[in-house]
Amino acid sequence: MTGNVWRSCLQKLQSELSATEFNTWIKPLQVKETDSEMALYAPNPFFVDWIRQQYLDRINEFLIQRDNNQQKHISLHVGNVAQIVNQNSNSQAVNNNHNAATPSNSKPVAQNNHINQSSGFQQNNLNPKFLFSSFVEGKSNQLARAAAQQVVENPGEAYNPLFIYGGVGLGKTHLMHSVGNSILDKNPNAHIVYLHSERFMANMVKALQTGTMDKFKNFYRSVDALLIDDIQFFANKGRTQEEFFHTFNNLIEKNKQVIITCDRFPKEVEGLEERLKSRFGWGLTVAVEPPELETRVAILMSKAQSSKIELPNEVAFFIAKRIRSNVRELEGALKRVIANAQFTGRAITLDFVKDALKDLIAAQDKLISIENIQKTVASYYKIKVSDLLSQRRSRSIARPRQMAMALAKNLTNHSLPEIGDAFGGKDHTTVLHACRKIEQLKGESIDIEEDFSNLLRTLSS
Ligand SMILES: Nc1ncnc2c1ncn2[C@@H]1O[C@H](COP(=O)(O)OP(=O)(O)OP(=O)(O)O)[C@@H](O)[C@H]1O
Repeated sequence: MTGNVWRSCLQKLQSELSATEFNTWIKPLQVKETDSEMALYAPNPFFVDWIRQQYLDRINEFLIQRDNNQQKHISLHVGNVAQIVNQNSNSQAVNNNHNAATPSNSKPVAQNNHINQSSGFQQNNLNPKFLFSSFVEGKSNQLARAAAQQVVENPGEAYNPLFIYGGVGLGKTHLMHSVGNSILDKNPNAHIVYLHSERFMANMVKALQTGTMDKFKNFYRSVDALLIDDIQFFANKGRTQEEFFHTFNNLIEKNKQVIITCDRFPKEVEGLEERLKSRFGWGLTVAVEPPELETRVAILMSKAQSSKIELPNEVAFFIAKRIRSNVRELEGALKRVIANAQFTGRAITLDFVKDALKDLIAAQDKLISIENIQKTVASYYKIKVSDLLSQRRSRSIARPRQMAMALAKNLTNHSLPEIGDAFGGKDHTTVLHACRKIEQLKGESIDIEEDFSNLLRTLSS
């Protein structure tokens, strides 16, 4: 019977929790189940505490109901099942009086040596502008930001590794640097290394060529925090993955913080070894999504303010409504407006901005047309575009059609009747129903939420 009870418990939790909550906290749990006991393994002490506080009662209740009061004993542990089998001492039973908020070791403040000059592997420094204070929070990045802040509180212990994924230009690098900068603020002696994954590879190749692999290994294994960007570039680079695997293990074993960014969920990166994918899941994996309108406006306002530019509300809304793909594009649009205004000496009015951004807006509109959405959705669900436009009502067609309609409403400026027309002459109430249905399903089903995010990412990139 091993595993059955947990499986039905999972179903119950999935039906009760939001997809994000379920994916973040429940899915990563590993379980060892016997007739009398259910041992849950979480990646770190914070996770254990969180599960204990937020979900343990619910899981207990479920077991009581399910087993007619023949309750299994639940225990919570840090680690993963395979590891625990070998290293029993690592585990922490739930009754242990463990204080999760262990402060990080404070080291004497000395010279800031986060660039190791003597190693020969001098890295890109942290960008001092990428700070938590300049990062605008919204629904789309809330979880990632909260996790990043937790890492600052307890580097190497809170979430290790912290894996941040999402489409281009959505703030992953900004968040990663914010962590590095904040750790350095608290402990200027910390040895933090930020680098792009391609740089890691280039450094390794150079070390191989010059016979300095020992130096290379020592350098990366001696850091307090390794921040490595865009790990998708490791795909199909076997030797680099091998080297990174050992560096990663070495750092995690020593409770040194690792932060990784990637343009997609680790399991979706083709050409990345399974052992790396599985290790990435030991810590916390969080997504950054494209920001919603309000956040885009707030980002524009914040960037304008830091450039000491007054941006009228209607202008900020106009830009945010038209540039939806990512924050980098949004920033680019604002920079263009500011440069044009300074160059021509004109005030930043709505008409001025419409003119200054006309090419950019035309390019965006062309990029995300209803037709493009239909093609992308049809290919994602492996159906034909003509199915989407048809009157067929079977679930395998109707659901993708609703998804495509909802995306068209989200990503284009077309009205409901225009969208209805583009789907083979459907009524605008059908489009409205589709948008509401997808919104509702996103909260109820992980699959729909993932489909929506994947499609959004594909269409926005
Ligand atoms: N929430 C935010 N608040 C303020 N600025 C943001 C936010 N998100 C992104 N930015 C800004 O947008 C730009 C792009 O962000 P960043 O480089 O972190 O994206 P990324 O997700 O790492 O993209 P890529 O995958 O291309 O590396 C940066 O200038 C960053 O400061």
